[in-house]
Amino acid sequence: MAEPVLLNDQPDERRVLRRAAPHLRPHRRALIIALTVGLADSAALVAVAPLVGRATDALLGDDRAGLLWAVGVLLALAVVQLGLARAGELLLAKAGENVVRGLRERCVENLASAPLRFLESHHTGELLRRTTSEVADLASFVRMHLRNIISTVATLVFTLVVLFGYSWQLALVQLAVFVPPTMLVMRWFQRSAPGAYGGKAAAEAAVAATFTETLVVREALQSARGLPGWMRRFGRENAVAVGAARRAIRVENRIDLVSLVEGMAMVALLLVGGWSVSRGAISVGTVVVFILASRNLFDSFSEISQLVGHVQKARTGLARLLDLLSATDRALAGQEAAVVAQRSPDGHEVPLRGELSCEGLGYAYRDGTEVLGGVTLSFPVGDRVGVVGETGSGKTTLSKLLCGLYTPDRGAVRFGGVDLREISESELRRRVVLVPQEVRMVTGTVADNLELVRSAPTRAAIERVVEELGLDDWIRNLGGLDAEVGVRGGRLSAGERQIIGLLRAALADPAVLVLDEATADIDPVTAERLEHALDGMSADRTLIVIAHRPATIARLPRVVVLENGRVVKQMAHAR
Ligand SMILES: Nc1ncnc2c1ncn2[C@@H]1O[C@H](COP(=O)(O)OP(=O)(O)OP(=O)(O)O)[C@@H](O)[C@H]1O
Repeated sequence: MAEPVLLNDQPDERRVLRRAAPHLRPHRRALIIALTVGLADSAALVAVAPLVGRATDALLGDDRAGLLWAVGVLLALAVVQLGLARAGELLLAKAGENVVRGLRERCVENLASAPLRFLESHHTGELLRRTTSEVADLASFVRMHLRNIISTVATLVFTLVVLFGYSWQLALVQLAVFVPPTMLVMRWFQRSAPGAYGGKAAAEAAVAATFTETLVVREALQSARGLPGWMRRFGRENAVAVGAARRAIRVENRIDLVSLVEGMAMVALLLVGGWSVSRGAISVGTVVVFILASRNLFDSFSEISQLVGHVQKARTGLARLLDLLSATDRALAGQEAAVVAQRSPDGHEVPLRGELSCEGLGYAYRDGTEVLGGVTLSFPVGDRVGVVGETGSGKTTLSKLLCGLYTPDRGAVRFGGVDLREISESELRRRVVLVPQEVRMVTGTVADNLELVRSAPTRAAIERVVEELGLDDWIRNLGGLDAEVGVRGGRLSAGERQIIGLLRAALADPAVLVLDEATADIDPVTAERLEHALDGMSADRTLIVIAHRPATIARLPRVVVLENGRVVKQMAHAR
């Protein structure tokens, strides 16, 4: 069987920024402007120490003009720096938010068009966490920490330039005492950080997935009294998540050791600086510059050590997000690879109406266990067929293959002679549509739910189809097309949701309509009326109906019987 594309629990975090580059490219200009303003802001901040040093020396040397000049420039610098800081913050936040917004939209777009098998192979909670929490973490990183990183790194570089410019000997002493132990602490942190943060994100995703499933199966849990067992499972996952969070905190605490190193470096500076002044090698002003600039240096390092944690968290989130995007891209590419054939100059034309057929169709969800074993069927234009069989005989799997929602492991499904794999998703949905038993709805109005069909119908088209299906009264009783349907259609009954599903199918007006228990929850009289109306709307439409209800099957001229994934009988009903 073809393995579905799967998400990686702890995706590779190497070169994550390079992999994110395509998402940053559209915002290049805004990012460059924001970064330039941020750099100017840091330069203004670093310039304070030399100016204070200059003022100190002017004061000690009784140089009034020099003192006034230094104080005047300091004041002007303070105003300019304030303006640059505000502007940098706003520009970077705006550019960053746009990047995050772009990523968010790509996620939704990719998930909306991802192949069914990809979605079925993952917990909704896991997908949800990657597209919501992970993006939210990234957004807060951009808003709160990205600017700090840029200004901190720039301040560090500018400070080093100033220190070496004043006294390279003193600068070297200070760096020798401060940098190696700080780097050791950072490396100690870095060694365990990816595992700690990756493990935390994966554990939280597992909790989110179980939480979503709790809501899905809550009624079964209540009625079957399975809650204690379920809570034990949830408790185990929760314990893993708490353990992972504690480990992340322990790893994060390692970087606090940097403040001890700072104290040592300051002591060394005062000893060597005082000794140099007493020998007349440097001025008191230079020591003042060092003391002030060292604060910048330590603050930058301490800021970096704090930020390393946030950077690591953002790296993990970004890696998981990019993993989702690349997995959905790969899943989509796998689905669309064959579509290229359709676009080639001698490519096939896909007719709007045509025969649907399958030949030697085989499919397995798991290796070695075929649930369909060589199904060959054909459905000429206008055919009306019922598909019956015991529970688990493969009817739903067949319907998903016939609609191109699954790709066959062997054999092929063709529409108008063209392999479904060679037809683009949007073209295919104009021709073959599946109406499942459980109709998925969005929160909003009846009209919002009907407008989801690919052709995005106008209000007039919706009203026409409602009338053709004889559903005017039904819609009126519901409160009209603008009536709210509740959260994911929760205010409608299962049968009412199925009527919405049938309305969508009628609006899509495909050549082939596959109804998989699509009227099972509607009362028999209404179901028959709707099926009849749907049937009558388009005489050349092929209708394939999977149903357990005998009355639904009885009015179809032909019946296919499936047993253990094979066609065992095809018969015509006497008319
Ligand atoms: N997502 C899945 N992963 C693994 N196995 C699956 C999956 N969906 C269905 N199956 C298995 O495939 C077989 C056929 O299932 P299918 O849903 O096609 O049967 P069906 O005839 O439609 O059943 P029903 O009448 O209950 O709807 C069953 O044995 C089922 O357990």
